[in-house]
This record gives sequence, C-alpha cells and structure tokens, in this order.
Amino acid sequence: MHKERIVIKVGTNVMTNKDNRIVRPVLRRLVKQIAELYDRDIITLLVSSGSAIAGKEVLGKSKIKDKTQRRQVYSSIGQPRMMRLYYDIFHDYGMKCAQVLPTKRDFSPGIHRQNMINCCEGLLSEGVIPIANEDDAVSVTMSMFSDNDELASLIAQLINADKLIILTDIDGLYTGNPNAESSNLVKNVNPEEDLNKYIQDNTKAEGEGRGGMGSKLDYAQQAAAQNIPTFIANGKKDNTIIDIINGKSIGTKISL
Ligand SMILES: Nc1ncnc2c1ncn2[C@@H]1O[C@H](COP(=O)(O)OP(=O)(O)O)[C@@H](O)[C@H]1O
Ligand SMILES: N[C@@H](CCC(=O)OP(=O)(O)O)C(=O)O
Repeated sequence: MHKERIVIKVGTNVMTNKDNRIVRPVLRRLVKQIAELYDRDIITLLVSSGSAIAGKEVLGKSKIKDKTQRRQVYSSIGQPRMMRLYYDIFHDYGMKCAQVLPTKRDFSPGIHRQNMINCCEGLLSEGVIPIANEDDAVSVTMSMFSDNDELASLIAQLINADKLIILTDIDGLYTGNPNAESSNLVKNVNPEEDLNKYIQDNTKAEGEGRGGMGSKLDYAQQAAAQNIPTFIANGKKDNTIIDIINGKSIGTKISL
C-alpha cells in the first residue's frame, strides 16, 4: 500500500499546440512528475484524454459523415498512439503503465463496478500506473461519460483517492472570460457553491475535447463533496503537480 494515491486528469488542450498536434515534451513533463511522486511513495492513476486528436493526427480529415462513427474511428486509431507514447516515456523513467478503458456502465453498482475496482486496485498494488480513458470505440449514448472530467471524478471516488488534480490549459476557474483584465482567478471553492455564472461558452472544435470549464467544476465539486480535495490547474506550466502536492497555492482548489 502506498502512502498516498492521487488521480491526475490531463485534458486534450494541455497536450496539443495551436495546430492540434500532440506535444511530446508536455507528456514527458507529466510523466517526470508522476515518477518523482512515485519515488515519494505517492502513486498516481492517470486519466488521459487525447485519443480523438491523436487519431485525427494520423488519419487527417475523415470521409465519414456520421459524427458518432467519426469519433469512434478517430479514437480507435488514436488510443494506441497515445499508449505508445506513454509506454515509451514511462519506460524511460523505469516505470510500468497499463491501459484501462471504461465506459459509464463500469461505475454502476454491481459486478461491473466491482470488476473496475479489482482492476484498478490490482494495478496500483503492483506499482503500475493505470492510464484510463473513456472507451470511445464502444461508448455511445447510454454508456458515455459526459467527458473525462466525469470519468476522473468517478474513478477518484472509486479508489478513494487522497487528491484529484484536473490539468487543463488555463490556471483554474476565472470570474469571467479568462482573457479579460477584469477576471480574477478563484482560489477556493466549496462543493455547494453555484459558480455557473462565471462559465463562458465553449468554442472547441471536434476532437479538441468535450465538456469545458462548467463540467470540470461540476465534477470537481462532486469529488470534493466526498472529501477528495480537488484542484483545477494549468498542465501546460512546469511542475504544477509537484507544486500542488507540496502545498503551494496554485490553481483553483475545491474542497469541503
Ligand atoms: N470562467 C472560466 N474560467 C476559466 N476557463 C474558462 C471559463 N469559462 C470557460 N473557460 C474555458 O474552459 C477551457 C478549459 O476547459 P476544456 O477546454 O474542456 O479543457 P480540457 O481539454 O483540459 O478538458 C479554458 O481553456 C477556457 O477557455
Ligand atoms: N475520450 C476523449 C476525450 C474526451 C474529453 O473529455 O476530452 P477533454 O475535455 O479534453 O478532457 C479522447 O481521448 O479524445
């Protein structure tokens, strides 16, 4: 058993540049921090988006008209590409990682949930970093998560994580348009607060991730309500994870 277990979620926009290409040094910095924590006996379960954009990188523009089918195809192509990148980088740090692809059904009470617990607990007990992403190839409508922020929140609750860190492309929740001078970073949020008034409309294109800051906040509040301190912070900046674990005040902290 490790001293602490944390869930880190990394969004599509963290790992891509303006041309929607995957930026390897970002993944390398992420894994470097996970490896440093591992040496401090803090084990991570990583929730990583990126399969759709990685698939788009390989396939280019698809001929498929149906959006759902296109998402299935892009993600099916991109998921092994993401895992190849992660596998190599974790290997460079002398670590092992594994792929876990749940659908929402795996979190409903009963045998599916128990299987999910067994899988995650088994990997963590072996010191292997589970890398979870929604199984986009088969999850449609009923079995779909709203986005990976929901998956990260559910999985943090499933494994009784000590912390949940949601990495995105911005410093945290702002009181309005993050680019406006009048907007300020919100440092602390409690699980009951309704801050939807701060959320701006989503302008992302296909494959650039789902959800947005509104869903991030909702799912962060759900984890925090279960006494899992949750952080929304900038994954594009250096050392964000270590700084959070070391108790520095960065990002938005959601806690009881
Ligand atoms: N009040 C707000 N504070 C911060 N970001 C906001 C806010 N409202 C909308 N956003 C947008 O939410 C984005 C982060 O969510 P999202 O694009 O889903 O990221 P990810 O791909 O990491 O899941 C930011 O880039 C920002 O443009
Ligand atoms: N499962 C999808 C990501 C969906 C998602 O939630 O994306 P994001 O909002 O960038 O975390 C993929 O791997 O492309």
